[in-house]
Amino acid sequence: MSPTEESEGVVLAARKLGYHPPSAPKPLLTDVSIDLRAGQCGLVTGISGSGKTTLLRVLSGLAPGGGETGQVCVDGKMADTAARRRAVGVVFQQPSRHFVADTLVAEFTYAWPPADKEPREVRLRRAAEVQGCLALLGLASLPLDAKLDTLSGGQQRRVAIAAQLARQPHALLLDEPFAGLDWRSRQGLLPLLRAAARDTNRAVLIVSHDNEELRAVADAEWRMDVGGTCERIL
Ligand SMILES: Nc1ncnc2c1ncn2[C@@H]1O[C@H](COP(=O)(O)OP(=O)(O)OP(=O)(O)O)[C@@H](O)[C@H]1O
Repeated sequence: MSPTEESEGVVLAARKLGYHPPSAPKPLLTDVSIDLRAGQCGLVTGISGSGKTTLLRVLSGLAPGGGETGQVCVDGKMADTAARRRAVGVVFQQPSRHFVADTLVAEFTYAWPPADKEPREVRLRRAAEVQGCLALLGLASLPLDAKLDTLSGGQQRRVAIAAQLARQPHALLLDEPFAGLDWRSRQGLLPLLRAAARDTNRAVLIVSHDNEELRAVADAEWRMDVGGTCERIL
């Protein structure tokens, strides 16, 4: 395969990515290369402290500035931090901390323009997209005025994933999506993670210290080592 064919269809790529913020004595990432195509689900595993969350922060453009080497590409083009913030959605380990509203409907609509400031058909399309994301995550039966702090941990995580998908990112990054969930919730979430990639044709990247259950949905897997290097193992 030529380099062009190789990178065709790649939604999210890190190429020899390094990251050394001024606050750290040593680089947190030194040599990370990964790539994911549309519809693919990738898994990055590694022990605690190996730099998995840092990798998601850098890929999503949310890492404190400076100290970056290598490249991040979205849809085959080099993406600066602003482009990454637009194109990449991320759900961190404790998603409820990142909710911006108190009810389900407010969480999905807080950034919408006022109803009298956009055409009705645009608003209806927007609402249909949100319904689609809620349905994809198995949340269609939740009342729209449900208080987010009354939902279970598993429901909150699914709301956070649906809210990110509703932003229509090209890639979705998930940090320890099973954290704090019991076996039943984990088993329920697994096919939804796969659907979030395949049914929406996005690239989904999951980081976790544990690959046992998540490997079932992974099309590719990388292992990170302390020092921020990364090796493809699947
Ligand atoms: N801005 C920063 N400045 C200095 N050190 C940092 C910074 N961010 C993270 N670190 C350190 O970098 C290392 C990697 O952290 P990171 O959270 O990325 O690891 P992780 O693999 O996600 O760990 P865990 O599985 O426990 O969540 C840790 O030792 C952490 O303390």
